[in-house]
Amino acid sequence: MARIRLDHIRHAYTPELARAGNFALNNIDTAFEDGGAYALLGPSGCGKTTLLNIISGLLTPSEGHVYFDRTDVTLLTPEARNIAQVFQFPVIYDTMTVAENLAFPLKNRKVEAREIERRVADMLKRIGLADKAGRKARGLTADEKQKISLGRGLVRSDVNAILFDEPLTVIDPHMKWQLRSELKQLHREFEMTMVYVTHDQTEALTFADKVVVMYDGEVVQIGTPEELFERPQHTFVGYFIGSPGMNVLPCRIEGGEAIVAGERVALPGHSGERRSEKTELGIRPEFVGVVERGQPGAMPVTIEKVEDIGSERIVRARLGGERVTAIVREGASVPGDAAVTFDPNALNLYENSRLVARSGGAA
Ligand SMILES: Nc1ncnc2c1ncn2[C@@H]1O[C@H](COP(=O)(O)OP(=O)(O)OP(=O)(O)O)[C@@H](O)[C@H]1O
Repeated sequence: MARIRLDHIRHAYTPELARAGNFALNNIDTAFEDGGAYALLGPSGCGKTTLLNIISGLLTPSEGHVYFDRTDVTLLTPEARNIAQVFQFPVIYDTMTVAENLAFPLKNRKVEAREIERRVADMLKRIGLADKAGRKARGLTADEKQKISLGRGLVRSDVNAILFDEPLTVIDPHMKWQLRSELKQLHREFEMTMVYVTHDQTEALTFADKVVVMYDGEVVQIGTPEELFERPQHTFVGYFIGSPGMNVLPCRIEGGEAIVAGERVALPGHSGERRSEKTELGIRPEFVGVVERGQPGAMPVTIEKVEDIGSERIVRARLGGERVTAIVREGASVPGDAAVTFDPNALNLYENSRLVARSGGAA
């Protein structure tokens, strides 16, 4: 397995797009450590597939270099990069049996027959197709075919990395969970470098040790699921991770206080003024309290909606012109004349969407 380094990558799909400054990827400068399990997470169109294809060699970037360990692979073909890939839709040989499909990449690498047999038998069990080993792939369901694709990606142990592009899209929801656990298990056992593209937050957070959040052609944060939740470095991360996402409230800063919809919110540990084109205060709904009006520091709101979600309630309110969401315990009362409080230890301050200060510690 290898460490993958992306060195100042930019990519535009055509020279015209490049001239117009329209880059699908903009200055990606990051590394995937050897043996790490990474998820590339972000909304449709943010550049996840483009980045994956640049790692695999299906695309050559307009600018920058790709390294596998110390080797510059930017101009190498996918074959020469020695990686395994699993795509959204099954890529298998219909006329071969399930077992032959799994054995194929090993035979190509001239692995010894007994070793092939052992690995294929192991993989058949892991993907739950042991009872169909001798069946031709043609007659199988889409679900089963995709399991073969996964198996073919995972069966080799000599690859530099395994790349997955939304591989569970065609898998039924129950099986999704099982296969995800299996992937995680395989990663623990063999410590393969895995890069997994998804736009599904749950999938990313359960699969990966580190999540690479992409937005508009850039990597906006790389972190563990906890780091992304507790210290979103970009307003998009706050909004995208967590359900419901972080409240992001336009504000201005005066004398160590944020003025949000005309209300003053003290910013502990923060003094003075800040000036940027766009200043915003971020607070997760978990840290917004809903109280009676008149309490010290409470800001009057209009309640728009209260949703029960099992053990908690989501309160959607309006603070002046701004929408504020709070999560409160099930059974907690929501007063008619309500106000909200912000936990002073859970405030994040953003300038031009980037975190510049947080009350719980350093940005
Ligand atoms: N072949 C292409 N020619 C021109 N533009 C493209 C091409 N492929 C992708 N793009 C553009 O590049 C940007 C990034 O696309 P990409 O497919 O990498 O995003 P993504 O995050 O993988 O999205 P999705 O989750 O929908 O697959 C988008 O604006 C897309 O329209």
